[in-house]
Amino acid sequence: MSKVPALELIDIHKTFGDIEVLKGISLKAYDGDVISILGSSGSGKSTFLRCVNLLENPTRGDIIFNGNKLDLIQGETDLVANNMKQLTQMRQQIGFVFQSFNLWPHMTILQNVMEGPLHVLKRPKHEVAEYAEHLLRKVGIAEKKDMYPNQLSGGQQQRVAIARTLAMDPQVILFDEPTSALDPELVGEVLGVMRNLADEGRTMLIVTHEMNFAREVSSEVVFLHQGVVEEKGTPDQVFGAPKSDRCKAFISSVF
Ligand SMILES: Nc1ncnc2c1ncn2[C@@H]1O[C@H](COP(=O)(O)OP(=O)(O)OP(=O)(O)O)[C@@H](O)[C@H]1O
Repeated sequence: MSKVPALELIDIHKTFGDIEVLKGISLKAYDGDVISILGSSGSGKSTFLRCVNLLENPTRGDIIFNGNKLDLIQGETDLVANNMKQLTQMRQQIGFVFQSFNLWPHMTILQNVMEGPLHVLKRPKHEVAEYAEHLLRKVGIAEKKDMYPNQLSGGQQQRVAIARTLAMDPQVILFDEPTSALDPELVGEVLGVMRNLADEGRTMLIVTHEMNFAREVSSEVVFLHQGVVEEKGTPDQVFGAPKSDRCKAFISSVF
């Protein structure tokens, strides 16, 4: 029996006004895959990632989660969810880590991590608190649990955001340039946490400009150029012997 991908995107297109930003991108992620999405600024990486769980509505294409096709219908300009229950369930199982952390400023670190499992999953408070503390230890930030986000550095806030995502026990985690908003000295601590998640066998799609990290951690690397997949393969193939000249030029410009 063939294995069903955890996530499959088929021929995703996205148009903003007159501009076609995604021109038919397909991708399959199996459980345990770590897929890095690379490309120069404006190539459509973030837009593609945001289409996965309909933070952006694709103009065309299919999204299949664990073999179940997301029910999409034609809206005014783009496809929209036809079944909010199905979309909500999918979003609960696909975590999203944003570049800008998006923590609740009026909640403590612990409350931020507890919010989803407590109010969305309706799990018992004592269980949720215990698990949240465990996750904060895991990302190395347990001692800050009673502080508020603005009392933490960017790197610490991003680690909290990762713990908050893990608290929902997602099957897949999407990372949209998780270190791009950080001062250079804080990037390593966040990449360290992500590296541990990859080592644990988490399924991750990562939009990143951190080339060394992508090379070391990914099972597959996808290089986008102007809304199409220009090159994809193992890190050794894409970084070591890219077939496309554009990918070659990109790689040599960043190393
Ligand atoms: N909401 C929007 N409305 C109009 N155009 C948009 C919108 N979001 C993105 N775009 C355009 O789509 C293109 C792709 O943007 P996207 O953010 O996906 O690129 P990216 O590869 O992630 O770039 P970067 O590495 O700079 O973040 C850009 O030209 C951008 O200006």
